[in-house]
Amino acid sequence: MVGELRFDGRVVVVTGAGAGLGRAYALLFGEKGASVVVNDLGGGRHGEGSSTRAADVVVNEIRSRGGKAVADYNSVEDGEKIIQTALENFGRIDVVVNNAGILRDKSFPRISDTDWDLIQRVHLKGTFKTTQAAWPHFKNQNFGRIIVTASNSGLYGNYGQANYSAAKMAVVGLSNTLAIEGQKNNIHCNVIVPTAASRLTEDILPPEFFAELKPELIAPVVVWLCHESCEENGSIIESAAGWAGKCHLVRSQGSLLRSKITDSVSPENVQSKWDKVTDMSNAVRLESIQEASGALMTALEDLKSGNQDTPDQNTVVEKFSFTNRDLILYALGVGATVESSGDLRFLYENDEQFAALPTYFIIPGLLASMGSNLFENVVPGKQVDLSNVLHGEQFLEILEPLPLSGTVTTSCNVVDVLDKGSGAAVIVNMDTYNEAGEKIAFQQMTAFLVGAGGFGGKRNSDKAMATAEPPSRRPDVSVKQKTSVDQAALYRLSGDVNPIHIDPNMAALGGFSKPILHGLCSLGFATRHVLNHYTSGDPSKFKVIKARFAKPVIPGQTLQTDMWQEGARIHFEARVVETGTKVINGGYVDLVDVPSPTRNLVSASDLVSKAVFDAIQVRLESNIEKYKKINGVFVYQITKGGKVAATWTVDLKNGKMYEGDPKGVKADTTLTVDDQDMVDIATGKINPQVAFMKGKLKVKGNIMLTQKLQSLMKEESKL
Ligand SMILES: CCCCCCC[C@@H](O)CC(=O)SCCNC(=O)CCNC(=O)[C@H](O)C(C)(C)COP(=O)(O)OP(=O)(O)OC[C@H]1O[C@@H](n2cnc3c(N)ncnc32)[C@H](O)[C@@H]1OP(=O)(O)O
Repeated sequence: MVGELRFDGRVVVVTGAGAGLGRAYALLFGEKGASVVVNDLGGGRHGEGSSTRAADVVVNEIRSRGGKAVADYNSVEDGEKIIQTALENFGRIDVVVNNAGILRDKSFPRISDTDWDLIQRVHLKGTFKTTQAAWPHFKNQNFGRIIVTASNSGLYGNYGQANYSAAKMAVVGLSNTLAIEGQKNNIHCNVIVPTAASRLTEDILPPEFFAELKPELIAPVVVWLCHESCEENGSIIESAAGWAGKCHLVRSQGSLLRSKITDSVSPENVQSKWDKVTDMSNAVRLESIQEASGALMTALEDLKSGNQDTPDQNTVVEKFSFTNRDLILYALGVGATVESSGDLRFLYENDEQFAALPTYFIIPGLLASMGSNLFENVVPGKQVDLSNVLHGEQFLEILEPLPLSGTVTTSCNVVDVLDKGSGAAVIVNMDTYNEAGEKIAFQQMTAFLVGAGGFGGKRNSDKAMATAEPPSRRPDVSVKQKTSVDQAALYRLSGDVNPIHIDPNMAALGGFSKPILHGLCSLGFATRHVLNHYTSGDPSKFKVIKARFAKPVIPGQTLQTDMWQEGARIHFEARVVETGTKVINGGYVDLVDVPSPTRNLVSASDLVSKAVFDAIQVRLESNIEKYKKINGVFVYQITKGGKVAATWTVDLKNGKMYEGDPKGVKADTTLTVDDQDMVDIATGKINPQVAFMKGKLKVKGNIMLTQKLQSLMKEESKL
């Protein structure tokens, strides 16, 4: 329970405190121990007349509850007199709540000078005068809290209130600067935007709504903002009906209206950029005038140096909406199957761990770029159509948790065009944002425009995300999966309807004997193989993927993903089993929080276990059929000196190895390792995998396994 917020010893001025919000503020401050100056001119809602009654009634109310209060009947235009009342009666001033206000509502053409001036004087000048009179005292005592009252009528405008809206937005500007000037002296200034039932609103709001808008429900927000423990400063806080929220100005990403510093800007340039200027999908909140002008300076610097990341015609921004169903359809398109326990979460929306395959988030950018004229004119004089655009390379980095449905926005920029001789490689960077405007993914796609090379451009780019060669050893793991002859027909339903993947005539135009599989489809297969093997299918462990599409795949061919683990990086390549052709090269997936077995297994028995795991896995998992038949789970014990040193489970089906038995399963294999072997393994003299394979580590166990292992050993000894 938080301690009570008290104001003992503090002196608070509340202007316009004779009724409504002001009265509620004054009563609550009084209840919390503050000495309150209850200011009220006693005028009517339109500022006419004056009486002492309103302020007196509230003062009596505070005193009758045991609080301290005095009345003040001055106009806020004489704010110094109000502050004087505080000083004379209580000897100090700590808090000023500028609440007093009147209305002179008229449609704009009917506002007279008097209506205009009166409203500005009471709201704007009154706030200025009262606050300024308190300021030196705040400064001297190094403490002050100011509340300025604005209105949604100012923030958004309201028919018939032009004079009032203007004054209410003016006090927001006043507060913004007071917050900056006061900060170093612990003087905080915040704006309250109340919607309350009061004299000002009683015939404006519908009666049932009016009844819920009790000033008492807003007073706690104001009182909190004025407490010494409240750090808020320079904020606009809206409150009503027992609710409060913070408002802020935001600015769109905007757009440069010219390409070079030497260009002028025409109204037509502005018109052509208007969608971008006013696109609020990636709007940002700026904290200060320095930030606002800083962004402009950067734009100017980019113009000067010709460093525009986003040459005009090479930028596209697109929204993309999707549902659970789209995620499932995609997963099916990249070979997910209910037969694999790791895949169920990608296929069933009621699965507790239902999730998106991370590579799904490549699609919004792909579709945005394919549906645009992004590639037009990137290579001067070269005609680009879908039959000669091949997917060359792909990089994706996940930055935030991925949504399961909704709308994302992706901006695509051509960042380089390379002359690769046989074709042009167009490098496109893409940022994808969620509905809250957070960047959830960055990706880089390289499109290979066949036949568009030879234009005399550069060959390499420092903007290209590099592929990575796998280690020179044999793959740690290989997984094979046959694609269906209808794989492309299924995958295209996720959005990439490029006809070269289904229409034999279009494929022929591109020089292919048959329609080819989407590059992203093969990449999806490889991604699943990596996730299933190294994270039990947990996509939250996925951080980055990069790969090059080296050769086309024909639907129906069998894909084999070869994998090598190096710490948290999983290198991979893919080949077509039937032809032996490498179709993806230089691939890697970076995982988060995945321990490297080589880094973390330190004891000799761990090393033996790792050796067994690798040996079984490399040999058996490359053939899914085989390990399914033997159920995929091995439990074995390592004995030394006749005693069980460790029990390990190798669960190939789920790609896991762990110490101990799975419940109710007995060890079916025993490895006998003598003490000297243990020492040699621990000190690195013996490579346990080699020792195991060569039969130096003795295996006793069930026949099926030992037969398999024996044949493996035989195979290994031939190498
Ligand atoms: C933003 C939108 C994204 C694109 C939209 C995609 C829409 C989809 O519907 C389309 C698809 O999915 S197409 C299917 C997937 N892709 C493929 O099948 C392409 C397979 N790759 C190939 O056939 C050849 O590598 C090939 C043909 C690409 C190149 O082979 P060659 O012409 O024989 O070139 P080569 O002699 O090997 O090398 C010449 C230079 O090019 C570089 N290079 C090679 N392959 C590349 C590739 N895949 N990506 C990028 N660069 C590549 C080489 O490195 C070499 O350059 P350098 O000498 O400077 O190293």
